[in-house]
Amino acid sequence: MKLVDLMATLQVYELTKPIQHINITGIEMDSRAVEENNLFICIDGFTVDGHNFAEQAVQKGACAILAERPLDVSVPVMLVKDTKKAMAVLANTYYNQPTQSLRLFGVTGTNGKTSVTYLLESIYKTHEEKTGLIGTIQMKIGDETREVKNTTPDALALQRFFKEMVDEGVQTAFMEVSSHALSMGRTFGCDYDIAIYTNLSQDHLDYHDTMEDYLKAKTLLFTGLGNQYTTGRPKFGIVNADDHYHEAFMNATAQQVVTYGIDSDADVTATNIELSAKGTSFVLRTPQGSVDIESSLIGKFSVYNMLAAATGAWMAGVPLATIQQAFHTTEGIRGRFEPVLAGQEYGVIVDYAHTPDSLENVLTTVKNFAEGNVYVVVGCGGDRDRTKRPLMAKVAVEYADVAIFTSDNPRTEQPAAILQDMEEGVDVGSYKTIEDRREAIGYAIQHASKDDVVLIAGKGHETYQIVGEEVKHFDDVEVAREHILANK
Ligand SMILES: CC(=O)N[C@H]1[C@@H](OP(=O)(O)OP(=O)(O)OC[C@H]2O[C@@H](n3ccc(=O)[nH]c3=O)[C@H](O)[C@@H]2O)O[C@H](CO)[C@@H](O)[C@@H]1O[C@H](C)C(=O)N[C@@H](C)C(=O)N[C@H](CCC(=O)O)C(=O)O
Ligand SMILES: Nc1ncnc2c1ncn2[C@@H]1O[C@H](COP(=O)(O)OP(=O)(O)OP(=O)(O)O)[C@@H](O)[C@H]1O
Ligand SMILES: N[C@H](CCC[C@H](N)C(=O)O)C(=O)O
Ligand SMILES: [Mg+2]
Repeated sequence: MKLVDLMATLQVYELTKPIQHINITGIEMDSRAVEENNLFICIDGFTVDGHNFAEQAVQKGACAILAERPLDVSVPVMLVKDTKKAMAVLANTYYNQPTQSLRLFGVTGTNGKTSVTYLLESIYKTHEEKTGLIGTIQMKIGDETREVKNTTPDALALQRFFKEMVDEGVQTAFMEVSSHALSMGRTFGCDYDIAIYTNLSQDHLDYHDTMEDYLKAKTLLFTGLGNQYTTGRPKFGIVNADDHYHEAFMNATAQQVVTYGIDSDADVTATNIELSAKGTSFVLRTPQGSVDIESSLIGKFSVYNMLAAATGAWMAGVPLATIQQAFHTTEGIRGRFEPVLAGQEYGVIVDYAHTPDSLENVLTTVKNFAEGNVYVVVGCGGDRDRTKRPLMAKVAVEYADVAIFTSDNPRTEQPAAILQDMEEGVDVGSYKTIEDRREAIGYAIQHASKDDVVLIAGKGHETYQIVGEEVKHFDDVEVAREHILANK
């Protein structure tokens, strides 16, 4: 592509050399991945400053540089105020605005994003459409999967993947939109058709200064719906009317917003809800009619997730009967209330609850169905919101009969210091601390007897533990299974 054509979409305030003759073969933000005739974008990151790698990028073949400050290199340097924002614009142009060729669902909220995107995927698969998915566990085109580093990738990776989706014939895509991505501008250029909001509760107060800032970042998804058609398809929002903050999302867009809820007077509701240890049933009521839903998903929070997905799909034109059929056959998602079954007489569940609210939801659900004692094994991530630690500890002690505090991903923090933060939320003697996660899981399993339930929370699908800079293999399901078998 001609660099001048690409740059026509961006306001540049200084250009050191002419660029008319330059054709680029790609855009890169990582000097290590630069190839011949790439445009290199310098990002001043949280860890290092990409401007310091401009020379290395030129050595590897970069033919032009986009930067925030002057650089002494042999190729043209174009200066902009904010390279992160510029990267989103350029990526979108370079990959030919891929999201305009897709029906794109964006899902935001503190909890339930992954769950809702998988439910939407199962609805659209039942509807026989080719689907794409981007989120915490993986990225997908149809059934082909790709590993991810972030819940919402950077703008380059994102638009590149959307372009692949379009090339592969994907019609509808589902994307988790994190508050980090919204506030860092990773998603500028995404042309959403449907924005879904699940809920907001405390998390990420290491990154966002206050809950208000966190809320503001989340509402950007709805602002991003714009106020006109760009795809020729109608755009709309879906919000959880039972959530305290839903009006902020309704007010953030000029588009129509449809509500779902259980306790409020919403457009789409669930009534006659029956929750059991085997699954959930309810009547899904819409202004266009009702259907009976039977699902193997567990807990009231799963009803909310099904309502969010159903409302979005129904508004987008999927028949209620298709939604009913999809929910009937949807299986659980990896690491989300996932049972570990190894022939034992007690229950073991692995779940990704890593916020006070999700831990409370999941423990309430377990408590409702457990005939014996409830054990919880839980820790908190390092280099993340410190203020949620005592709150998670409090929830664990309040709802479980036996609370065992352990390490999650300590990252660069001392595991003992994280545990101390947790312990500050509870009385001495109301919990047990076992720093080593394998031992902590072992302790709970050794002590569990018939009809008890052991909940292993916080890491869900993760198959690693991050200690310092090291990423070690660790899988809660695998470790739990080993202990169950060893204790038989
Ligand atoms: C705090 C944060 O968001 N960091 C993200 C950021 O990393 P960073 O700023 O540290 O990058 P950096 O290492 O300083 O590098 C700066 C620049 O120098 C370049 N570089 C670097 C080294 C080199 O040799 N050459 C070179 O060119 C890098 O490619 C980059 O362009 O940019 C990276 C690339 O896009 C992200 O992967 C990374 O996410 C890290 C892994 C992360 O943990 N992020 C979390 C906080 C996050 O974003 N979480 C949300 C989900 C939250 C939720 O679901 O609840 C998410 O969407 O994932
Ligand atoms: N609607 C919900 N409300 C509250 N808690 C939920 C809800 N859905 C799921 N949970 C709980 O939150 C955990 C994480 O769910 P999920 O992975 O769907 O959320 P997420 O928003 O994608 O999280 P992340 O921010 O890490 O990407 C689940 O394992 C469950 O314990
Ligand atoms: N997307 C969340 C995941 C947290 C998972 C938990 N296991 C942790 O490491 O804190 C985050 O990056 O904050
Ligand atoms: Mg997720």
